[in-house]
Amino acid sequence: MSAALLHRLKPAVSVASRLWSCKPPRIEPSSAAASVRLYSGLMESRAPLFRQLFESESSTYTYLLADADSREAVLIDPVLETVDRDLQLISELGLTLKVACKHLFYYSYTGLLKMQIHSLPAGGAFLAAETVVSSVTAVNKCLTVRETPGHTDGCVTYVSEDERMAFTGDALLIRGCGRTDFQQGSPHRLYESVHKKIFTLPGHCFVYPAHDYKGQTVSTVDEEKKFNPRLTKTLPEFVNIMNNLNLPKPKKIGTVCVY
Ligand SMILES: N[C@@H](CCC(=O)N[C@@H](CSS)C(=O)NCC(=O)O)C(=O)O
Ligand SMILES: [Fe+2]
Repeated sequence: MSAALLHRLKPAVSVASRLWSCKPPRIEPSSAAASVRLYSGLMESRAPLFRQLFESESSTYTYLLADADSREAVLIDPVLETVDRDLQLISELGLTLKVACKHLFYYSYTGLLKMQIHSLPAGGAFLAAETVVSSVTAVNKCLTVRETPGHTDGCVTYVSEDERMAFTGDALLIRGCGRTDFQQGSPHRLYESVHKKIFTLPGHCFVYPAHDYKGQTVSTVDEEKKFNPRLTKTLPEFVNIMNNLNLPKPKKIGTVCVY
């Protein structure tokens, strides 16, 4: 190390060594009580519980969100194959499942959950998205719903109240998007949905999709606006890409749905 560099580092080193050598401050009994009060105040507004779970056959993510205090939970995009895993986790964490929101009918086991979980409100799993969301305001304070059709007619995106998280279902995938060649799919509608309903969220908002095929787990609105190879294109270019994907049918498309 050169003498000049040593000289430049000296003030920082000396501050650090003073910090390391100083004695811990003595806490007076009154300020200790105040710290306890402050700590319990912090505990009162604990961050919501959040889990991202993966099912490898259909490459589907299921999301579990719960209010840390009331322990009320919502499950987004559950799939049939992992019902036992999800129910076990919900039980282990001491949560009460209030609502399960589906992203597309053939992967959904919300009906099965409805039968198994008595705390799920009658019809809760099948309500219109708006109603589902209004009944989960206790969870994560509030999830709002944005209709994002295009992959299918009924696709929605759930957005956390603080707009830090968006669960984009099949509309926006990481560096991709839902295919538009089945179930009332439309590339024009999907392009509009993503640009008007998702890309208008804050750039730092995390994007959590329903599927991933490349090992990615999360992205942000800014990242997708910059790097999504389909949605950074013009509408005519996007339509052309989507009409020529020639994807094989999803592996689980024929799965019997348990409603
Ligand atoms: N071979 C894949 C097919 C995956 C597939 O079609 N996925 C759908 C979402 S599942 S509803 C999709 O929209 N994909 C878009 C894409 O660009 O891949 C499989 O079954 O694993
Ligand atoms: Fe899907």
